[in-house]
Amino acid sequence: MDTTTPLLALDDVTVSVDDTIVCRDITLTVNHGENHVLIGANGSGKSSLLNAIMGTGPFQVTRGRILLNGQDITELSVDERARAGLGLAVQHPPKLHGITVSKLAQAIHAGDRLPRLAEELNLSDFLDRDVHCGFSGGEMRRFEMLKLRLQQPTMCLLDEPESGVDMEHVSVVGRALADLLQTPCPDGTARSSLVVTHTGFILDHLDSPIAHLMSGGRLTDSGDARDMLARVRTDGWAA
Ligand SMILES: Nc1ncnc2c1ncn2[C@@H]1O[C@H](COP(=O)(O)OP(=O)(O)OP(=O)(O)O)[C@@H](O)[C@H]1O
Repeated sequence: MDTTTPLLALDDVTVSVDDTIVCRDITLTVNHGENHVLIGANGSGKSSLLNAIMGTGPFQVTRGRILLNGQDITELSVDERARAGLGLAVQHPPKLHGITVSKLAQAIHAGDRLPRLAEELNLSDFLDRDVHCGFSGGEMRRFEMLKLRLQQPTMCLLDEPESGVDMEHVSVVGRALADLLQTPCPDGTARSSLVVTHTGFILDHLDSPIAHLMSGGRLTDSGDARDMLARVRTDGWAA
C-alpha cells in the first residue's frame, strides 16, 4: 500500500440537497494515521459533508471528487464505499426493526469479537435488541461506536460521537475509538479519522488532532484542534 497517497482527499467538493447547496468548494486531505475534526456552528454543513463522503442520505456531490486511497469513490454506493474502507458513526441513526445487534454483527463478519467489544461499550445486554429501537441517545452513540469497532474501517467518520453521552461513557467511547485507531489495518497501514465535535471531549482520545472550521458550508480555517477550540470558546465562531 502506497501511504504517500492521501487516505481521503476531497477535491473541490460541493454538496447539494435537491437544489440547495449545503457545502461548497471543500478541499481537504487526510493522510494515513491522521486525525481531523470538523467544528462549526449549527447548520454550517458538518453532517452533510460526512454523509456526502459516506454516500448516505439525500446529499449529492454536485461538483468535485472524493478519493479514497487515490480511487475516485464519488459515484460508488454506500456498500462499495464501506468495502473500500470507509465507515460512518451517524448522528441520527435509523431504527432497524427486526435486525438485532447480534444479527447485524454477523452481517458485518464480526466473528467472535462481538461479546468483548459489546462489553467494552457496556452494551452486553443489547445483543438481542433490535438496532436503535428504544435506545437512548447515549446508547445510540455507543452502538454506533460498537458498529465501527466491528466494521474496522480504515477511514473512520464520526458525527458527534460524544453528543448526549454521559461523562463516564464519553471516556468509554473515546477509549474505544482510540483502540480502533491504534490498531493497524491488516496491510499494516494506519487508520485515520474525521470527527464532528461540538464539545471537543473526544480530542482527549485523538493523537495530534487537526481541526477544520466550517462556516456557511465552507471550510474557513484549519489548524491545531486544541488551539482552535480554545480560541472559539473565548472569541466565538468569528475568531
Ligand atoms: N435533507 C435536507 N433537506 C434540506 N436541507 C437540509 C437537509 N439536510 C441538511 N440540510 C440543511 O443543510 C444545512 C447544513 O446542515 P448540517 O446538518 O450539515 O449542519 P451541521 O453543521 O451538522 O449542524 P449541527 O451542528 O446542528 O448538527 C442546514 O441549513 C440544514 O438545514
